Amino acid sequence: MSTEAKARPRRREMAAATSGAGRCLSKVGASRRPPPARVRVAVRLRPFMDEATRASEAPCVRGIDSCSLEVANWRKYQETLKYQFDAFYGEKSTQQDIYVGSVQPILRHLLEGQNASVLAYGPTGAGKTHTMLGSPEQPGVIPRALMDLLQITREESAEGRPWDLSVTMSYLEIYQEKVLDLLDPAAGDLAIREDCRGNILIPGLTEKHITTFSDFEQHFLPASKNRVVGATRLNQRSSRSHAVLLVKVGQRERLAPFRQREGKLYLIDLAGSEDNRRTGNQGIRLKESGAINTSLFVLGKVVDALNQGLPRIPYRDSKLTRLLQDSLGGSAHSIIIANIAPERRFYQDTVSALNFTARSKEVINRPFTNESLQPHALAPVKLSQKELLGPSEAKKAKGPEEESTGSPESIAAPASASQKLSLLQKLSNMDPAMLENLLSLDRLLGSQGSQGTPLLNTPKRERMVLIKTVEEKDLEIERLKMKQKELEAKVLAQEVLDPKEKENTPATPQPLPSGPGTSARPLKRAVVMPLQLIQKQAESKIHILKKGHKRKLEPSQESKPVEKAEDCWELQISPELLAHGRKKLLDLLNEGSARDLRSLQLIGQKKAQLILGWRELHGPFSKVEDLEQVEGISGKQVESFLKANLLGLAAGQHCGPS
Ligand SMILES: Nc1ncnc2c1ncn2[C@@H]1O[C@H](COP(=O)(O)OP(=O)(O)OP(=O)(O)O)[C@@H](O)[C@H]1O
Repeated sequence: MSTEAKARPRRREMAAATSGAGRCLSKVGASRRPPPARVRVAVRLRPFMDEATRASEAPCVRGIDSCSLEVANWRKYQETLKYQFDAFYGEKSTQQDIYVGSVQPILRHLLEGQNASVLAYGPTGAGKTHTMLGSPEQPGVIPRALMDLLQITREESAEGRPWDLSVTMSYLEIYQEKVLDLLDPAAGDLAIREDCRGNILIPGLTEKHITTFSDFEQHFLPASKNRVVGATRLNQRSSRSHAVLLVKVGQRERLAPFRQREGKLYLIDLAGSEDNRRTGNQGIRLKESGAINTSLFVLGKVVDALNQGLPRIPYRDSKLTRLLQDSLGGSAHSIIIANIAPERRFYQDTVSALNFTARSKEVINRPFTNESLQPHALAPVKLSQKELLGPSEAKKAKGPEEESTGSPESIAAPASASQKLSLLQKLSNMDPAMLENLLSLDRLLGSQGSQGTPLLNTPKRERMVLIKTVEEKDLEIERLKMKQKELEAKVLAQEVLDPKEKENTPATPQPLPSGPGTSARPLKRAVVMPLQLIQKQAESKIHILKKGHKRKLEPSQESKPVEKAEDCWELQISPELLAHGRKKLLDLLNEGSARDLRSLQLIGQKKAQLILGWRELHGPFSKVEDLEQVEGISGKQVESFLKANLLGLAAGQHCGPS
């Protein structure tokens, strides 16, 4: 069906509404002041922009009903934020739904001589231009409103009707607080004036008479090309200005008393609210962004003041609000369509856009979606009680059955409280990168036979307890190696003394006999062999070498500081293991989601977003060091990042991109 054909029923609907309004108007009389109108707010959630993102992540917003929606609360993942609006349009809503539901009803006020405005608000890339302009296949608010208005004016001013109607259009942009005529770009910055009746005018602004939709297109399409757009990290064709289409509907009464009326309609595609840490704006883009954000901030203050009925409305604080002074608040009818996006990278923008436009908001105590937003993606990792306690405390918390289960760790007795304290003090002086590396080694040992030991993201104190366990394990390994040598020497000596026994000894390790009278030999195999194996595997890849002692002066109760020896450590990792770690890290940086990136050491929400933004704009990183090119990440940070992550990844402690 053609757009023209689709528009026909709408015209009939609107014609009914407007002629009703016309009759109503004659009863009301010109002198009666209509009640002040509140600024209405509708929210439109656009769909995911690509199937891959839709498949890999859950939306961070979901609709509840036709007026409310909820957003995951990433600070408290067991809560959601519920927002209430005049209308909510979900991702499946069509251009027709938005137009008929929220825009068409206010157009009839133009024929009553009142002003109206429709503003598309929202973060950059969330669908404002799509909502206002759309495409030839999916025309937005502007073409639909123009078609209806032109049709109505033709019908209402037909011969024999009491009023003669005419329509004019002007098209301007507010760019860096300058008012520029898009129908006459050479005109320069235009002034905004107010006449004695409080009407806002722009002297010198081009006004074109239009009677048909093709008249409109003839002026509008070339003028749209004059609009300032530019590429940012988040939108290749980002609108850098507020585009304002002004449509005036004039009416002249054909018979006495020959009254005249004029209704103004502003259709505004606002520039996107921008978080410059994410857009990566610099230079001119940053300056543009400053102007955009300032005028949007003032718009927010104006809407708040209007909706709260405050005596002073700060219209004059920006060109945009000054222009809208007679069309926003008072007797004007306004609707803000807040456009939001479902992707997680838009989360902060979505919440700010909703907070900007929200009439009411409440916190609901229930998870957003069980299956979609995994807790660790939304909040710092929540650990089980056992993990939080750390190995020694966890052991205390274990039940009797668990406690009786023997494990290699259970051989190493926990240190006494005073020993523990001194170890902790010693460890707290260690280089953090060294701590990380030791942790990785701990994990490696854990994965190669001993009980897995927690964990990334544990508090520092807990990490220290873990590292203490690693140190204890190292000592235990040393002790057992010595013991093994001793036992082997004893066995050799025994074999020399009793060669017969050698013949009776099985060549391969046998299961432990369960009965009484077990000799020490099978026990030697059961304990020593696995430890040897662990040691061998770890040794082939990673060496932690004690380089010697560093002497350090420490304050003491006596007058003189006491000289203390401190162990110095050096880590040696095989080049293949390092290369493997680097490759894994690079894959994660290039393919990982925000959640994957956040699971890396030293990468939080902000850095993950910066990396994603950079990747989107520049494509994949060719080497890990390219991270330095990401705005907000310094060379030093890249160095620490490498130190903190390489070993863990090389040792296989991190899975690939999800
Ligand atoms: N409801 C929707 N359905 C399908 N595609 C959409 C929808 N909303 C937006 N898009 C698409 O998303 C992309 C970004 O939208 P758009 O340019 O309208 O964003 P914007 O908010 O105007 O951005 P900016 O402020 O940077 O100009 C476009 O490719 C657009 O076609």
